[in-house]
Order: sequence, then C-alpha cells, then structure tokens
Amino acid sequence: MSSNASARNTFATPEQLSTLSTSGWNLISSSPASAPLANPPAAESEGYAAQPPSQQRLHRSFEFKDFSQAWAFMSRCALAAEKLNHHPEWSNVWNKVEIELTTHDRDGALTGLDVKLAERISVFAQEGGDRKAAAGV
Ligand SMILES: C[C@H](O)[C@H](O)[C@H]1CNC2=NC(N)=NC(=O)C2=N1
Repeated sequence: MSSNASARNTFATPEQLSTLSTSGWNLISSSPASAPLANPPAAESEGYAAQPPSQQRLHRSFEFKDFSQAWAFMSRCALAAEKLNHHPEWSNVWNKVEIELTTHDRDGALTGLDVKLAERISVFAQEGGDRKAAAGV
C-alpha cells in the first residue's frame, strides 16, 4: 500500500492536530449527521477506529503582499495536492487565501493526508510571505 493510501486510512491523531493548531490551523468539528455514515467505516483490522470521529475540518486563513504572491503560494499548494492526490477546498480574493482540509473519501474525517498536506501548506506560507504567520496570528 502506498504511503498516501495508508495515510488516507489513518485518522489524524490529537497530537498531530495540536501541533497544527500551534502553527495557525483551526480545527472545525461538527457532530455527524444523525443518519448512519454512507460508507460504514472499515473494520478496526484495517486501522480504523471503532467509531469514526465527528465530521472534522482544518481551516486556515492566509494574507500575502498582493495577488501575485498569493497565486504563487496557491500554485505550490496545488502541486503538493496533486502529488498527494489529496485536494484542498479553498478560495482566493486578491491577496487573501482561505483553505479548508478534510478527507472526502472518509466521510469528512481528518486523516494522515490532511496532516501531510497541512504541513506542506504551512511551509509554503512561511516561505511565501504569509503575513498572518509572520504576525503570529
Ligand atoms: C477518487 C478520489 O477523488 C481521489 O482518491 C482523491 C482526490 N482528492 C481528494 N481530496 C480530498 N480532500 N479528499 C479525498 O477523499 C480525495 N480523494
């Protein structure tokens, strides 16, 4: 199993989420819909917890000098997403970028792929001149 495939099959750990929150990522949790999950989670033998975590997302806002710097940042994120086959939900208004991460194939749980992509995005933000990271907000 490729490392990406195995990362998609493991839920993000509280420690990983805590580390991401110190670098500006916000954890958004919503209680799962009352209806049973569309695809019941795989058995524990495949590395799934007995019950999937509630619907979870990672969110972070970015602000750059101008559109050009924002677009350069988004370009690096896009290449990383393609390499991981794991893609953000994002928006851009001039110099601002909003990114949300979750794993659609795991009914909106946060998995190792969300962690991997968030870590890469954090590096690109730091290197790309994100003013929120610089300001420590
Ligand atoms: C077939 C499926 O779309 C692919 O395996 C990938 C594409 N990119 C993806 N991105 C995200 N965020 N979640 C996914 O489950 C996902 N699946």
